[in-house]
Amino acid sequence: NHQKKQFKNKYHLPPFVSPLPVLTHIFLHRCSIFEVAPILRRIHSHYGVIFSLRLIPFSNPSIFISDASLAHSALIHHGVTFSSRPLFVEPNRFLSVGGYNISTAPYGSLWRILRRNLTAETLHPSRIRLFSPGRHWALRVLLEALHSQSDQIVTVKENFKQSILSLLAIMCFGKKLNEREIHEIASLQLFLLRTFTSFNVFAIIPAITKFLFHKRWEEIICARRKQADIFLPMIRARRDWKQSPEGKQSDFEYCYADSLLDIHLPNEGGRGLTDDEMVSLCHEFLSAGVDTTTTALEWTMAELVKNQSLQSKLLIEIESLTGSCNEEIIKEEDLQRMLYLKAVVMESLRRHPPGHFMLPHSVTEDVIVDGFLIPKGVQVLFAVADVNWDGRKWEEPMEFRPERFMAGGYGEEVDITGTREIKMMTFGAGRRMCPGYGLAILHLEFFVANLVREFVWKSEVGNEVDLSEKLEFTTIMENPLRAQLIPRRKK
Ligand code: HEM
Repeated sequence: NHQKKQFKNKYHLPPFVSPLPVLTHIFLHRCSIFEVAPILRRIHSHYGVIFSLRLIPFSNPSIFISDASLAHSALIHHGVTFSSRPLFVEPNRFLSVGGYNISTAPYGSLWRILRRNLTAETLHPSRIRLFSPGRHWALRVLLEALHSQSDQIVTVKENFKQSILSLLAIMCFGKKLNEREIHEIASLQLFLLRTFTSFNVFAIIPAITKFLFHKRWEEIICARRKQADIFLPMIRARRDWKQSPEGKQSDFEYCYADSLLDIHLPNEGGRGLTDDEMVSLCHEFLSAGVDTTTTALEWTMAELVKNQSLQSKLLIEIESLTGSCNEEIIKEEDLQRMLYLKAVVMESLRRHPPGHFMLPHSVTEDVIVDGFLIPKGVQVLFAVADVNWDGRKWEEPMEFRPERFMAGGYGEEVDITGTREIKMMTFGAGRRMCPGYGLAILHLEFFVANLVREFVWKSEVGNEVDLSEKLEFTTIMENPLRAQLIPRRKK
């Protein structure tokens, strides 16, 4: 105890900043702490790359870090200490497994089981390959939808979203969903994501706020019930099919739901997951992957519309590698040789990270970073965009220049996992890093290559692409991409 006291006397918390500007913004816009990035960026430029902010008097402060070396020290050198998540509050507790899912579980055995299940069973390259027919189907549906609008100016985001949701639904439930099912899932997803990221009244004395705001609470319960009504029949169909496949049809031989049916929790007497828990994990699978990938795809295509010379350079690469082949779709194997395509996708992920902050981390014991004390239990927020745009790491960081990823060949210049050095943190770094990054990059490369080979992407005459940002769940284009699509090949 004496040693602990001495330690605390010797080291201090990072400098405190006034919560007033942040609180004012949160109350005026009814938003969450994730949606105040521009204000935090201003604070950073004033107070430096690490500071503390206490939003509620006498509560634990949150600590903000916006520097690559500090993030590396925290997430890699002190990886275990920084790998937990803050305590979970309503309504998210209600919406997840025994209170948790992969992204919200504290660092420990439940998190390990759930995360390993996802990475080893569904996101393993051999499993990702199994879904190739699903990717081709989702792409064909997207191309058909875009062809049918190619005489107009197309606002492409909804088409992208529908396609990526269809694809992740295939991976989740092993089934091609129809348009109505996709729409229903998307609108419930949107509602539940909003409750997660908007100003959260239920975080404050839930027993009282659930009563005071009972209508809103009931809406959340109702949305989850509707989601269960859609997901559970598909999960049960997988259970039946696994138990007796004879004579029954299945679009895909494996899916994420199959792996959930096989999970047993050793610390809870080896029980399997309940229906609610499986619904919650399927919801997480879809919500973690859809908006992020859709946003990244829209930003990438916007940059290619804005920078026609980059689009031509990409097309030359695509044609030189697939030139003689008249196949309808560029296959996954062909993507491996497309170094410029990879550079375009990486540069887009660097310049336009879908999330400007990682999910909140929390520390499991007192730790010193950069001479400051980070006390056990505080919430730590890492500023992704500030790191990705750091002028000390990147020349002219706000320019869109895929060539910066060409030097030395793909993968040598930048270690996307940040293990050696952090230069960008779009997917986080360390133990809690996004487990879906390989899948997300594959989807982006696959869609971008095929979309560029299929159409000339041009901006609307007299309406140049506007790269202004707006914060929703991810940082989206304030003015969604509207493009003129001219088919390159006769159908
Ligand atoms: C461009 C697309 C994506 C981006 C930019 C992205 C980004 C991120 C970030 C920044 C984190 C937080 C890391 C941290 O707190 O340290 C995260 C976590 C996570 N992501 Fe992704 N992600 C993407 C796609 C996906 C996909 C496709 C999936 C799965 C299908 C996925 C599943 C998850 C999960 C389960 C977590 C929680 C990990 C944990 O807490 O252990 N993500 N992602």
